[in-house]
Amino acid sequence: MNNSQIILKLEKVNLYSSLLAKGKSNQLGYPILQDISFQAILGERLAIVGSTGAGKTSLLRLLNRLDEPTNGKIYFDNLEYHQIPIIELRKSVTFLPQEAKLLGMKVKQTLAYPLVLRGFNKQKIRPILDEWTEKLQIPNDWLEKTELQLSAGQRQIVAIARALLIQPKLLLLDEPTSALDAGNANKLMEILVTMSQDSQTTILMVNHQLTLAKKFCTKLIHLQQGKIFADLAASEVNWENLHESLLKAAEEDDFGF
Ligand SMILES: Nc1ncnc2c1ncn2[C@@H]1O[C@H](COP(=O)(O)OP(=O)(O)OP(=O)(O)O)[C@@H](O)[C@H]1O
Repeated sequence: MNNSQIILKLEKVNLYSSLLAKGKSNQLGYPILQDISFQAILGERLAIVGSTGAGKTSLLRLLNRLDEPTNGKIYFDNLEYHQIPIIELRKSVTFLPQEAKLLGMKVKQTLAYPLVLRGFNKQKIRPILDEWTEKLQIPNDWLEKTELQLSAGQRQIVAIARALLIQPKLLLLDEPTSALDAGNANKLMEILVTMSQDSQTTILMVNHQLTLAKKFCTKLIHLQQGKIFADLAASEVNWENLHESLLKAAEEDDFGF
């Protein structure tokens, strides 16, 4: 594949709230995302930042087709999303939500599950599980546990491992470090950078922690009230100004309380 191949492209995408009410109303509700256009090339790492309610999760949900845009177009690997059977799209695009569930399975089974779905046999699954449990330093004694026996941070590490081990073409991560300590969060950033370089995975990560976003990204998308406020190469970002701008937006969201 050509290194500068565009893997993801959004053209004037809008999302209105009525769409989320499962067609109960034909009227447009309030805008959640407006006029969103950007693209990502193979192996690129995009940090999506913005204050609370800016539309970051809504954007990731559209990219995994959990919601449909009200209008505008999304292309994956040059095909319009609607042309791709959802089952095919899900093989290439993995979404890790903020609070991932381990489906009531033991850790061992939850890690193997996406590989079983892809038709891998036990012999093929074993070395992949060994590789990723080692990379994410998942101890053997977690493997027999269920999610109820894990802490929030441990659960997040397992959910991350499950998303990474299939090495999707496009990986969508919604605040993957929210329950991790600083050491694990930094380690994850290193793993993501290596993974995108080695296997050309394109990664979009929502993260409120700018120090982590800075370590991770090659490109930054700053959302503000559902619109793209900035779309910049990482080298062009003034991280101090960005920090100030996000603080100011958060203060304005306090409604004076
Ligand atoms: N199912 C829904 N129905 C209607 N409105 C929604 C729905 N989900 C989100 N919204 C609205 O869309 C806007 C964007 O929400 P979203 O969760 O995408 O923000 P976010 O940037 O991810 O915020 P946070 O940083 O708090 O996670 C908010 O105003 C929210 O109230």
